[in-house]
Amino acid sequence: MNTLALTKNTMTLPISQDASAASAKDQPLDIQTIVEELKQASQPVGNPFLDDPKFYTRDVDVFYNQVKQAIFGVDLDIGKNEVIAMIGPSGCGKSTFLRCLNRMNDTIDGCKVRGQLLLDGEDVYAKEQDPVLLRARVGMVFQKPNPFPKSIYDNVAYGPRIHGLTANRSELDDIVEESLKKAGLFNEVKDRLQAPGTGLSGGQQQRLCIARAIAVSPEVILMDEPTSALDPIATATIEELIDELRQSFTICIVTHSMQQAARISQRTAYFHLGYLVEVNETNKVFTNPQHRLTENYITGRFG
Ligand SMILES: Nc1ncnc2c1ncn2[C@@H]1O[C@H](COP(=O)(O)OP(=O)(O)OP(=O)(O)O)[C@@H](O)[C@H]1O
Repeated sequence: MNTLALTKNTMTLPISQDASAASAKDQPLDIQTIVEELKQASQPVGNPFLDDPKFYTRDVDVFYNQVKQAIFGVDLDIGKNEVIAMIGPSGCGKSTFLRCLNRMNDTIDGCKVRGQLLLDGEDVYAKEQDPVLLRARVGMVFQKPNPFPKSIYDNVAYGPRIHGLTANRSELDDIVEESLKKAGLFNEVKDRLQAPGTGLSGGQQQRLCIARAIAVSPEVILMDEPTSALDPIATATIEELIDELRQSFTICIVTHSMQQAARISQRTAYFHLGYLVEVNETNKVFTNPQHRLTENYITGRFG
């Protein structure tokens, strides 16, 4: 039997619970019991709903190839100008859920999304919704920096060009400069804008990808483990940048680093086996998690 030992370590987390709750938490649980419990919970623990959210998602299910259900009935609001971190054990569906938000799952054969997803009240999956325009509003930065095999300038200019956002070269120059500045890269590359983007360091390439996403003036930026391929210094630079970008954008970030989630996000959503288990203000999730699965994950007992 695949047993997850769910024991409580009060040495590492200041959690206030009565003795009976604590002893219930000490019971080891098998996966089937956990799944039954998650199925029965009608909504996540904590605070998944917001007034006037940027994204409103209800009862979201995702299937791969009609057989594998990766996301089960997720209800989650994402606020304006917030950084929300999505955490959870490998395979729990964080990336799958993230990709629902800008229909990147449409690009995966056999992937089907069900449920209600609204961006500023507008149905993301409506027939008349153009996924290319949607992805300009909801940009994405991936785990591995993926600059185009083009110059630094052309990487950033690409989106504004295909969306016809500028009337002339001077306007395009301004967007490229402004986007590189917002991504904290301009000073490092201003004398070599025609050099290949792929010639930059990993951290610089990731900031170039962020500049490319910013150049089309998105409203939301989705980040799927954006620093996992970077060293600690490049990671710190990106984390500072995320904090600045929050002034202008909503940011949803999938991360395996709980320290990172704690440093940069205002709210944290904990996923487990495809269910959204808990969502709350980040400091609450990390100091006083309400669900034992969250607690066990953040104290390192599984994941
Ligand atoms: N293209 C695909 N086809 C079939 N199954 C998939 C596909 N992509 C993901 N899955 C499955 O869906 C589930 C959720 O995967 P997902 O990548 O969203 O999880 P995750 O929490 O982001 O994982 P990780 O932290 O390891 O990146 C997993 O069981 C995974 O094997």
